[in-house]
Amino acid sequence: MDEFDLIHSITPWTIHHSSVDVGIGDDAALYTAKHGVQEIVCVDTMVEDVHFKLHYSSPEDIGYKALAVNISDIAAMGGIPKYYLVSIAVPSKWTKAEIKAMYEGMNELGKLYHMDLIGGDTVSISDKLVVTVTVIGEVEKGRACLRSLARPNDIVFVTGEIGSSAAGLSLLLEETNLQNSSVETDYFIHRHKRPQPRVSVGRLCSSMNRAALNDISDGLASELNEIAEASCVSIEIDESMLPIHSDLPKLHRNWKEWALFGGEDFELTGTVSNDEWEVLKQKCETHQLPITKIGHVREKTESNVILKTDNGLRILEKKGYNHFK
Ligand SMILES: Nc1ncnc2c1ncn2[C@@H]1O[C@H](COP(=O)(O)OP(=O)(O)O)[C@@H](O)[C@H]1O
Ligand SMILES: Cc1ncc(C[n+]2csc(CCOP(=O)(O)OP(=O)(O)O)c2C)c(N)n1
Ligand SMILES: [Mg+2]
Ligand SMILES: [Mg+2]
Ligand SMILES: [Mg+2]
Repeated sequence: MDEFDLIHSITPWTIHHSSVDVGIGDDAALYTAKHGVQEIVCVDTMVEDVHFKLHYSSPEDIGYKALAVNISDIAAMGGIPKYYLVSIAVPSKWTKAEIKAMYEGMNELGKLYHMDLIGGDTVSISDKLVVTVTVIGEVEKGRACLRSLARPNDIVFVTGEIGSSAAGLSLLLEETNLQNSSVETDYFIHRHKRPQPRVSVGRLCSSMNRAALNDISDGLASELNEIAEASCVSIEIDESMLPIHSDLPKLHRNWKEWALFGGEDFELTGTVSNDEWEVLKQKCETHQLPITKIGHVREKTESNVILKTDNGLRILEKKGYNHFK
């Protein structure tokens, strides 16, 4: 395979934004930024055997998810994703067709959001595939949904359902043996491989007077701890209010651990004022975007996040996925 030939073959033919002045082909990309707008930039890396395994993820799946997790971080700021750059470190066993298929997976998702691929980097690596995606987006000035914007008495919410991605991963890694054959396992596996970033909910949140947001990559408990820390508040959530798929409890008796600490749901969790909660909920309903109230923000106490259960209160530590633990 020839590096330059590969780059030529993944160069998009069309652009969605006329603001792209120079895309792939020069030393750097150039785009014209607007007044009254804040640029948002984020980068996340996916590594073979850390974030996915080749025996169950197709090149398209890997590409799709590498872009999705970054769009999710833009969504968690309340922004609109616009451009992306892709850096790949590829083992020699990969064919050009497989690499192109990975870009197809990215393109499948990128085109839904009218995103332009504007650059990247290609290197060889001895063993495992590494994919790093940078996404650039924008948000109206002053409207970003920062983690530091939660205030006492706010409502705490989460979009979609949680725990399904961890269930899917457990099925893929064959850690969960299915006892109940009525469960549609493909659904959970799909949730793990093809998370849907919640850009629309992020945009609705950015139109509120004040909203804090975080996307669920490391797990609900971890993300709520980050909001509580950044906002100097405490958060109390109710176990019985957590939105889960009705089949989740059939998969494993420890399904609550998946919901709280599993991660990779790429749903949004956040807070809005009590007054604005009904407005946000209504807007989400109108657009058929699932959102659920799960608790309240409190004045800061010694515990950042508390879970109300049938057996009393439990402190939710910042435990979840951690690369070095
Ligand atoms: N190696 C690094 N160098 C500089 N900044 C980093 C590095 N790793 C993470 N960060 C920054 O730390 C913050 C938290 O990172 P991370 O937990 O990966 O966020 P997220 O879960 O939203 O992807 C982000 O602002 C990110 O940009
Ligand atoms: C083979 C495999 N093992 C374990 C996991 C679980 N896992 C890997 S990374 C991760 C957390 C999210 O990834 P990270 O790189 O921390 O994303 P960020 O928080 O930066 O968005 C989880 C739950 C997985 N997806 N695949
Ligand atoms: Mg990250
Ligand atoms: Mg994030
Ligand atoms: Mg992330």
